[in-house]
Amino acid sequence: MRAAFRADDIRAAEAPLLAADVPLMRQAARAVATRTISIARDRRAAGLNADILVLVGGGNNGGDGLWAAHDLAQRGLAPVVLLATDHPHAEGLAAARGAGVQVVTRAELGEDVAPFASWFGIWLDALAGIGLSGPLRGELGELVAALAEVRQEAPRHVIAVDTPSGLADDPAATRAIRADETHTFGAPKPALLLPPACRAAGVVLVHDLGIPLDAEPAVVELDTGDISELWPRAGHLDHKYTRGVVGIDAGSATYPGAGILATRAALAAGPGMVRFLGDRAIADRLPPEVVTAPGRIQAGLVGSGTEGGPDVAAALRDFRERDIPVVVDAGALASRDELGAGPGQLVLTPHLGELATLLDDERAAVEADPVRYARAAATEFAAVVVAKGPETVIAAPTGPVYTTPPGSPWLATAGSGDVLAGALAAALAQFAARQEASEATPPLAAQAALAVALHAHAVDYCPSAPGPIRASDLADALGPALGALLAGQ
Ligand SMILES: NC(=O)C1=CN([C@@H]2O[C@H](COP(=O)(O)OP(=O)(O)OC[C@H]3O[C@@H](n4cnc5c(N)ncnc54)[C@H](OP(=O)(O)O)[C@@H]3O)[C@@H](O)[C@H]2O)[C@@H](O)CC1
Ligand SMILES: Nc1ncnc2c1ncn2[C@@H]1O[C@H](COP(=O)(O)OP(=O)(O)O)[C@@H](O)[C@H]1O
Ligand SMILES: [K+]
Repeated sequence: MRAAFRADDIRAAEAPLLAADVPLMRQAARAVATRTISIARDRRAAGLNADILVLVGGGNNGGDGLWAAHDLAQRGLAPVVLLATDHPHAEGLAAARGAGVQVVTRAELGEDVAPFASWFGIWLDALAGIGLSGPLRGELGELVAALAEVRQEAPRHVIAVDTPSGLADDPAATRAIRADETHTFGAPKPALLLPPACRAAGVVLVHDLGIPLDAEPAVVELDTGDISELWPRAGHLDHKYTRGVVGIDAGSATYPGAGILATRAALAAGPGMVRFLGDRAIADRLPPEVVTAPGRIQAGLVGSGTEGGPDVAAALRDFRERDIPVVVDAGALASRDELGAGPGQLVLTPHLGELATLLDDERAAVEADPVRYARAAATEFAAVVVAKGPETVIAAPTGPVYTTPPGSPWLATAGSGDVLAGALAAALAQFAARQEASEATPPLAAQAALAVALHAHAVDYCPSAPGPIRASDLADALGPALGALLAGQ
């Protein structure tokens, strides 16, 4: 699990340490310098340009860069500082100069700044960090835009100091120099874990520097370790009804496969029973352990492989009236009258196009800021929203936004969403059963995130991995993937 905190919360948490003269900047700079030395060594060994340019702005982020340049010079390297401010961190600048670091100013370079920067094979981006006030503006904005272009031209290694400059709280901010790795201090910032900004951060490495963070996280990223820890396990005294019963009404004459895939996925993801309550013709094609008789269920799935309509709306109404968690997928998202406040907890699973339709907006706008739209839909429909895309974000009306490490792009295959829907319903049924047994369970959004993480992890267990996968293999792979995680592998 990784938790991201807003800049203000990180600032508040570091304040007492700074007041006690804990040398956070020196520690941060050392971490960056140590990593830079190893990158430079590797690039040199590979015959690549290993000259180091440190991009330095006016605040403490620039201070980190200057101290890192100092540390690098002391370790025998020859970094060059590009000073993009007229009010640099004075102590850091004196230290860098004292260690013999060459300093070039933005003003000296004038129009030549881009060609100058292109000489260097390694960039440390210390222009701005969590002191950012709104979107990048003015000269710093122009510099970042120019360097972002240069960065694309030739292979070079970019290390972002704390954040790629220009990214902090807002995941929709995208003007930044794309980093290969971001060394972030205290804790990740929201934009480092959320799309689309996270695509500019590269690998995010956290140096906590002993900063205690007890604010509510803005973002929680759940991974396979959390599945191992939190996914319900069958206990000695369990029987099938205490392990969770899933009800599925999915698939249609046009898309029967979706009902089959969702059901197979639900079977593989660990519940005590799966009831298929949809189209009889689909029921005949399901594995023998699927129960087609009506009866009690602890979570439902409706809509995968349907185009909506009165029957789907009726199925959604029926599931809701049971006052259980209900996964609302594909065609069921069009049943507007059945969404919103009412009995049962809804988990909506739109891809970004469906999310745009739900909110009467353009797909491009949603792609540019999926988190905001997921939260807006969660609020409007009083639901958990699983906004599916290259990175999936999960939002409830309040509380942290959940996400998972990005999944394999091979997940972008027809039927993959149906598999996720089945896994989600299975997860919700198992957690609901645990709740009935008075056990503590994670919030609904976290339960959903665990299913999203399992779905992505199961790719590795498909017979064709690491190549392209088929959704039916993915559905069956959920079982072995989950089994290995529960066994601690
Ligand atoms: N937290 C921790 O654990 C630790 C924190 N530490 C470090 O401190 C950093 C925070 O430092 P900070 O508060 O001094 O601000 P910072 O990020 O350097 O930004 C200020 C610069 O950005 C500029 N600027 C701002 N907004 C702008 C805009 N919209 N558009 C354009 N420019 C804008 C602003 O310009 P100015 O207003 O000065 O003209 C100034 O140059 C933090 O990220 C981390 O690296 C570590 O040392 C130790 C551990
Ligand atoms: N580029 C990608 N990288 C990783 N995961 C992806 C990518 N594109 C789509 N996915 C995932 O694949 C699934 C596709 O679901 P969906 O769009 O409903 O497809 P379908 O309706 O064909 O089943 C979602 O879980 C989504 O997050
Ligand atoms: K930075």
